[in-house]
Amino acid sequence: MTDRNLTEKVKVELADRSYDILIGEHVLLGAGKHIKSVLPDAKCAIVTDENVAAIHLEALLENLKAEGIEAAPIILPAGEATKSYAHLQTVIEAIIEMRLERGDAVIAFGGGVIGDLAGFAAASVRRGMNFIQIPTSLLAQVDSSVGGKTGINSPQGKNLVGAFYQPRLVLADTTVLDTLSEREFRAGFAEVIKYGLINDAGFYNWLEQNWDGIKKGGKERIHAVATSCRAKAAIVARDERESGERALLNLGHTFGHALEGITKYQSDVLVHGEGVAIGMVLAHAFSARMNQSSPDDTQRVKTYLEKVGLPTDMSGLRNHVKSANQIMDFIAQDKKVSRGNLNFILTHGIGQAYIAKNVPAAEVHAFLTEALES
Ligand SMILES: NC(=O)c1ccc[n+]([C@@H]2O[C@H](COP(=O)([O-])OP(=O)(O)OC[C@H]3O[C@@H](n4cnc5c(N)ncnc54)[C@H](O)[C@@H]3O)[C@@H](O)[C@H]2O)c1
Ligand SMILES: O=C(O)C(=O)C[C@@H](O)[C@H](O)[C@H](O)COP(=O)(O)O
Ligand SMILES: [Zn+2]
Repeated sequence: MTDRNLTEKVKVELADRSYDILIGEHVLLGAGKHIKSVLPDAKCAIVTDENVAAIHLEALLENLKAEGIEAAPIILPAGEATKSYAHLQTVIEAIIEMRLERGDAVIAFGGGVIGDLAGFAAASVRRGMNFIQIPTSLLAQVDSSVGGKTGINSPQGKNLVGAFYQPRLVLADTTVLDTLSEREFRAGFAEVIKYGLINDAGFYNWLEQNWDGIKKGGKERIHAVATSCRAKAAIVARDERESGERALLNLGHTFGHALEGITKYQSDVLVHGEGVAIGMVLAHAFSARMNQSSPDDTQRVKTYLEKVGLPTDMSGLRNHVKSANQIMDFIAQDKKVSRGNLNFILTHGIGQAYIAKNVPAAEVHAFLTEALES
């Protein structure tokens, strides 16, 4: 079997809402067939952004047409600012105008911005239409297309408005990532590294050895995407709505989301994966400060993220991030906050993340003050 024919299937086990993630080269060429096997009669709205539409939309439309699937696109501006009330309204009204019924489908064809927005629209129109994810960024293939978190940002914080709403199918064509910019590929890779750091030191070691192969494509890339999806699917199957363990997937996000909020979701300043990269280093450093892990592990993570070309501290955000208080204001809106208490994902070392409850705000403030001064 050549690499080209290698397709991995990961199942997200959620009883009657279970679904498959198909991962491999040229999976998109079978999109129509795969969609028909799940939804034989559905018409589709394809939500996408201008970048993805310019490169990949025609091929998808032709593929669906060849299978007799009626489909029309809704094309949005690219970038994090699109995950907004205004664009949610645009998408919802376009779907309604198309007269799509509940049994029809919304396809998210793009990165995580499109996936989160289209998923929330699908959850909302007629109280829930069918939803299919065709992720085109590395980040979306390894993370956002899996697990059913959908939503938009608010000025007060990331993803503060949304719903848990699972897709019926996820199609991840790893060759589509060849057209992704280097910056966005790196940003998505931060979420891949996250899985190693959470609970799989062996995967983290493998990632340290295989960054070049994953960038290049082929079987290393497929392995990285499939391992990430398997890791996420396992956690989601046990804790779909984040009443416990799922919070581990938030490693690096409490700090990262705050930085995204402070920089006002401007993708030219900071994208999600970059915020997560900085956040993961901060989470390791804060764990070491709280005597939970070794500073050597923080250094190891920092060194690897730097090698990949990701930001690892807040020095590039000095025009935006002025004080620890500013960060604390966003942290107070984090969805893990409970009865006003801060809950963080901290670590005992590589692959040993844990949920830390009631972390003293004064400690976090002091840590951030030092981090901003260094
Ligand atoms: N729901 C979840 O579980 C979850 C998980 C992780 C992240 N997210 C969310 O995902 C978002 C980030 O996703 P993202 O990093 O994919 O950002 P994105 O959707 O903005 O995509 C990144 C950029 O790459 C472009 N692009 C995408 N695919 C391309 C391709 N194949 N070729 C060329 N260009 C392409 C897009 O147009 C965009 O400019 C954030 O809003 C984050 O909060 C959600
Ligand atoms: O799926 C999850 O659960 C995650 O936390 C994955 C994260 O990578 C993702 O960025 C998610 O959108 C963050 O969720 P939030 O609940 O903190 O907004
Ligand atoms: Zn994330």
